[in-house]
Amino acid sequence: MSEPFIRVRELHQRFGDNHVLKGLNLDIHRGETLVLLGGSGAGKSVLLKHLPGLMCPAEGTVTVDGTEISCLNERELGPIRRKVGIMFQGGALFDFMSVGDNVAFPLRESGVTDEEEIGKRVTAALAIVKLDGQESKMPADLSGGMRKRVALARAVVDRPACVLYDEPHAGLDPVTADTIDHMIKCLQEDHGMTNVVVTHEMRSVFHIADRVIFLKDGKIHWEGTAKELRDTSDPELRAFVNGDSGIPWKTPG
Ligand SMILES: Nc1ncnc2c1ncn2[C@@H]1O[C@H](COP(=O)(O)OP(=O)(O)OP(=O)(O)O)[C@@H](O)[C@H]1O
Repeated sequence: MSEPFIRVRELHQRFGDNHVLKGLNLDIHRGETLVLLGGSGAGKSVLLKHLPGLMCPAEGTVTVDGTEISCLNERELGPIRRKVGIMFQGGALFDFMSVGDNVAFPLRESGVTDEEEIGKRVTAALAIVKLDGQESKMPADLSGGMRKRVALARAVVDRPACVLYDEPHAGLDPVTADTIDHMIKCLQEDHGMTNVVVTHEMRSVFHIADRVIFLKDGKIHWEGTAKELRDTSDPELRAFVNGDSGIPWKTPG
């Protein structure tokens, strides 16, 4: 098998006494859609933030496309951030900027100055998320689903090899969430991107995941395909998949 695009080795992260990641190992392969599951506070977002170097490991290494990034400074991380785009939880758009300027932001940050080139790439990114011609709108004028799509356009405008999604379905109605899933799959199948998705939406997991990992106690507790997850006999995973807290329900009426 070819070298993984991202390799995580013996990753530890602590916040005071809170030892969140405890020697986690993970390979992310080129062109796959990997879904990260785990209970609240399991460390999914913390793991995601290590992948483009937004967080520095307490111990261990993260290697992206052959470059060990754990000890790089902000300037050295520039080329890595162009390879790994991130769609933040909640979208994190700049409310004072138009849609076009929000999507163009990573290009300008990475030093692209040719406005014609920026315009073309913003148009292409908005076309991928089916928001053609919306450049001049302001974020406040958009629905929650449209804001998420703008955030996705911003994550892919610099044509990264890999996109990280932190709860892309949070706060969306089921139909809009399904639209986001189609876009995630389109980026993989039509644009060859690697996707890493943190989500609690089990319906989405079964639609998009080539591989699923379940985080627990700071490590990978389980790994398999979406089908293996559906068929698992692991009681904790079954409860997670079925959204079953174990507290019995009274039958209504
Ligand atoms: N910058 C930080 N400073 C201190 N503690 C942090 C920081 N970031 C995360 N934590 C802690 O690390 C733990 C894991 O947080 P994380 O956000 O990764 O959880 P998660 O698995 O994404 O949870 P959820 O599904 O609820 O979003 C939590 O206990 C959180 O309080």
